[in-house]
Order: sequence, then C-alpha cells, then structure tokens
Amino acid sequence: MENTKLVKLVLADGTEIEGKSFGAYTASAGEVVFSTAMTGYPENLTDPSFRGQILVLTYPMVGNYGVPMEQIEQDISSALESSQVHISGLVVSYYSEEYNHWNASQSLSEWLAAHDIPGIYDVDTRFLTKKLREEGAMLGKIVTPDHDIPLHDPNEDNLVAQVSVDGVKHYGSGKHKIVLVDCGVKNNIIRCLLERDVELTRVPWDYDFNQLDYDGLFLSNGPGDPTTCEKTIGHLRTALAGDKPIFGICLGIQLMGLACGGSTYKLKYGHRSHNQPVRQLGTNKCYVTSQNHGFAVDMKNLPAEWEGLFENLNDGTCEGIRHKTKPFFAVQFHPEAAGGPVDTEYLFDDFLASVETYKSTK
Ligand SMILES: NC(=O)CC[C@H](N)C(=O)O
Repeated sequence: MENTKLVKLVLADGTEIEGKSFGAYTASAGEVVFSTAMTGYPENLTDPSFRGQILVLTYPMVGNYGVPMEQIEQDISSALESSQVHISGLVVSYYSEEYNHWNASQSLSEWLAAHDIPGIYDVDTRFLTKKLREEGAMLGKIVTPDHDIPLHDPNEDNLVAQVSVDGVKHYGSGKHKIVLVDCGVKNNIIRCLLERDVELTRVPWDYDFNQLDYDGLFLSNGPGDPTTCEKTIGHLRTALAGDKPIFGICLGIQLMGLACGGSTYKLKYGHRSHNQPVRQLGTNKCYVTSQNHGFAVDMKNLPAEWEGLFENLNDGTCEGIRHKTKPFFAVQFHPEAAGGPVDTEYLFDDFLASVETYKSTK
C-alpha cells in the first residue's frame, strides 16, 4: 500500500488503537460493531442497515477479491445491496490492495476512497472484538493527525429517513401485487421478491401504504433503533387490523413487534455474521442464517395473539414471530442472504403462498 499514513481508532472508553490508513484519509464517527462473516464485504458495506456504524471485520484478510463491477438490472445493482457505501468506517487486520476475481473492477481502498469512507488496517481485531463482546458495542471514531471529529451516536438519528427511497417506484409484472415498505431495503430482497411472480411497489418508510390496492405487504430491513420509525409503525398498526398477508425481515420484525403492542431492546453487541443458528419453535428444525442487527424483539412482551416462530440457538433471543390466526410473520435473520447461506430463502415462498391463499378466499 502506498498510503501507509498512521491513523487511529478511538473508542468512547478512551482506548486508542493505532493502524494504517486505507480508503479515504479523513475522520469519521459512529457505533463500532463487529462482524464475523468470512466473506461478503461488498454486500455488507452497501447494506443500508450498517448506516452510521464503524465495522470491524474479524476475518483476518480483507480486500483480496476486490469490489465487483456493477451492472444495473431491473433498476437495481446486480452485485451490490444498494448504490452507496453505508458504513462510517472499516477496521481490518490485514488489508490486501492486490485483488483477484473475475468480476472485480477496483480495490476495496479505491472504492472506500470514492465514497469518502475511511478504513484502518494493521489493527488487532481480535483484541478489539473481545473488548466489544465484553463491554458491548460502543461509540468510536477514526481520526488522522489532520482530521478529528466528536463522537456521535447514530442511533439518535432517523437513519431510516436517510436511506429510504425518495418516492414510489414500481418493479416487474406478475400476478401478486406486493407493497414493499423501504426502510433501507437490501437489493437481494427485491431480487427474491421479483423472482416470484410479483408486481412490486416500493414505497418510502413514512408513506401511507394503506391507501394502495395490494395483496401482500413486505417490511424491509433498515438501520438504527426501530422506535425512531413511528410513522411506519402507525401505518403498520392499521394494516395489522386487516387480514392481508404481511412479512417482515430484520428491522421489519422489530416494527411488527412494536406495532402489535410489543417492545424491542438493544442487544449488548448484536448478531453480525453468516453462521447464526436458529431453531424453528415447536420443531427440531435448525437453520444457519445470515444476520446483521443490534436490536431485538422482547419475547416477554409479545401480546397473547402472537407467538415466537424462531429462536437463536446461541443466546435464546427472538428470531421470528407470527400472529396465531392471521397471515402475519417476520424474522430477525436475513432469508435473502446476501451474503450468507440461503437455507431460509423458502420463507419468501411461504409469504407468496399465504398471499395466494388470501386471494383465493376473497
Ligand atoms: N438489518 C436490520 O434490519 C437491522 C435492524 C436494526 N437496525 C438493528 O440493528 O437491530
């Protein structure tokens, strides 16, 4: 690496870790979180749910397959999860400027620099991750000898408003009319829905979708604290009084949990990886899932008409809920899996099957 200027990661507890600069040579603040995923940095960095976070990758070598060439198919990127890099900063152990992949178009450092996002490498990410596990995700910043900024808690911002779509957009043609509430949707969710005979209407997070004529409602993933999405929760409450099928992923389960009268809380350090084991409640079926979240639905406060659907086998936290009689369900993990294992992609089929059933009874 040509640019080996020394920069620092400074944590809210006063810890300072020196490393070398890659990406943009600038300062940035956010919530420091870690992911143990072994691959998938292009997908992670463009996942809008990472907005405002400084991401520590525990996999020891990062960058060696570069950043994919983007192609726009059906109005969305073929290779990435959105059109922006959403993290506030990247922390890695060994950074490889050299890359090799059939579809790579640039190095990770070039890409980060183009998006004005700083990276720091040569960091003991094992020490850092142990610290975040023991003390919890904490605020931090990447600073250089020439740039400094104050710490900032992204969970105080309405991050969803920053990443949601500007206006209503339409995709595809198919027999089922699905409304997608975009709180920061990953492109692979759009791809998974469009593969299933769907005409998709993507609406902003605060749009009153109850005025639309649709067969099924989808609630997307998204960044930050779910309680900041009061408008979405209000509209969702109206939809929950009806009986059209609803499916939510990640932030979507948290919004559903809040709209039905339950509550959410912040996890100590969250789940960010591609190998989170979950069990379908009432069965011995287990799945390996892709996850990226810092909040969770509190099973203790779920209203009587609702029940748990999946639990996390590492820590017993809620990974899915459903209504006992109506076709409403949501999961905390990512069935669209970009990146990660595709074990639970069948949940999109379950959603469309419930749409089919609902329409056949009308
Ligand atoms: N990926 C997501 O949708 C994340 C949801 C929420 N922002 C959380 O961190 O828990």
